[in-house]
Amino acid sequence: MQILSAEQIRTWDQFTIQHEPVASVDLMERAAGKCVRWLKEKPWPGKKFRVFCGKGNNGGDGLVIARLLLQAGYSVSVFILEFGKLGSEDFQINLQRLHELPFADLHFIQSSETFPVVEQGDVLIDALFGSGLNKPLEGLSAQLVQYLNDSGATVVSIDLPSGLFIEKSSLGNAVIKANHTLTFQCYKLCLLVQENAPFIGEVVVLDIGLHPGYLQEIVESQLLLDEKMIRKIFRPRQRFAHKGSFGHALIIGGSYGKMGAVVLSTKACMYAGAGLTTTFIPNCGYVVMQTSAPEAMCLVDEEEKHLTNLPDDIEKFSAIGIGPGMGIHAQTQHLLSFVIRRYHKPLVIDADGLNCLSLNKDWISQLPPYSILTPHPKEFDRLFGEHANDFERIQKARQKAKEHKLVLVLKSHHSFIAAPEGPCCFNSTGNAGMAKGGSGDVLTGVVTSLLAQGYPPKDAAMLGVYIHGWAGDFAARKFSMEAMLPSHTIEALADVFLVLQ
Ligand SMILES: NC(=O)C1=CN([C@@H]2O[C@H](COP(=O)(O)OP(=O)(O)OC[C@H]3O[C@@H](n4cnc5c(N)ncnc54)[C@H](O)[C@@H]3O)[C@@H](O)[C@H]2O)[C@@H](O)CC1
Ligand SMILES: [K+]
Repeated sequence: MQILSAEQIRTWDQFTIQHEPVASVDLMERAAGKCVRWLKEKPWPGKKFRVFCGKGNNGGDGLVIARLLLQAGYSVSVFILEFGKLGSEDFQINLQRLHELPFADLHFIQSSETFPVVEQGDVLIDALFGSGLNKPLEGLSAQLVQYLNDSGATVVSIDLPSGLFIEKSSLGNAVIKANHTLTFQCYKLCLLVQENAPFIGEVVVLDIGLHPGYLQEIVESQLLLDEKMIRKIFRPRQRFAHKGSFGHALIIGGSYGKMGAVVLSTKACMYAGAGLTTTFIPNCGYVVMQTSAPEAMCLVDEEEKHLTNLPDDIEKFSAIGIGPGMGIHAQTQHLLSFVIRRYHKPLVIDADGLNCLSLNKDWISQLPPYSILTPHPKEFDRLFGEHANDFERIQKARQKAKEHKLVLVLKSHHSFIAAPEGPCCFNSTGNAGMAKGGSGDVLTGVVTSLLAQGYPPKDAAMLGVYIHGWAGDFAARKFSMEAMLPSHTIEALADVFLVLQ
């Protein structure tokens, strides 16, 4: 699914109006109709709707929703936020239509004294501002947003939580805290970034039938990964394949007290289908590794507790994943620099591998092209400098991916993948049960495995991130988000592949 900018969404509306063709006010009727259908399917205990409208088209949607709910027999009150301007054309038409209904309970809010009493059981429909927001809310609008947020009532935002910018940070601004966001036609950037988690609640994308022809006209720049895209990347195993057909992965990691990380990566690498997996660990991890991952081959460092020296012949491995539990000992940093100089295929670097890299930033430009780096936001900031918000991080990831020819996976609820070429992607799988130590190690193993199997680096990152999250979703269904462990996610890769085949 494409992620469009505010400008593109406006143009798409206009394209639909011209090419379907459909009158703008009828398109509004259709959009609001979809919202009402969704609202009717939910068992709202109080069944009392309070619709808050601005005077643009988002407010127009609110007026249509109010009318349709009234006609369906619900108890509805409408509150229009007055800020001096005349409403948009479609707003005015729908205000008139609402006026024509008997029993329309309509109020205008002109000062904070006229804020209505809101009860906890009420359902608030937030149709104050949508994609037309052009500056942070202030004065009466900001006060109303604060008042509604404090009410404790359930909030359903239409298109976007009011006050939320689509493409830039809204941190520190007055923004509605929605329990549900019914957004039209496609995901928007603001609904994917971690920092907006307190505002957006459950996101439901409603198909309002915008004209598909528009999508053929635009250059894809960012996408939300979905199963259809993943199926195009995934290659089922050939019948006559042998273990040599699926590459030989090397996982480098571990240090005293952090051997579990490299065990998880190694197991994930095998579960994700690598033909052969070898692991390189400090000597103290030998028994642990051979016991917990008997299918993997194990090379050990002469040093007991941390990594120092690699064997010379690392070029023979089809892919190398480096970093899990590895520590940042000076000798281990040296080992990373050896790998960077000696290995010429893309690397997967995570965790302490990234921390070693951030202590030696000049190595970043020497990484083999198309290496895959998988930082979480803190690791990302250590590598590329402090960022004030997620939008800046996403922008920087795009820029650095191009500048250094890297695939950057910025890990988060919706992980973001930036590559030197082609559209960037957000992931759509995964859940809060994966926010546990060890999840990243599993991802490293999965991505290294796919790279070893011959997937191009960007495909390995997209497929890896998607199936890792998907496996996490299977694990959550089986064990609960609370109790699930990264090892369950590894085992649940089996469920993913059974569905994919
Ligand atoms: N035909 C269409 O264009 C459709 C539009 N739709 C709805 O229309 C919305 C976009 O409508 P609009 O472009 O009219 O924009 P909005 O309804 O989001 O808001 C625009 C109005 O608010 C004012 N405004 C913006 N920021 C403000 C601020 N910080 N403080 C005070 N006033 C502010 C603007 O001057 C304008 O009057 C979408 O979010 C969606 O809900 C849907 O009905 C689908 C069809
Ligand atoms: K809204």
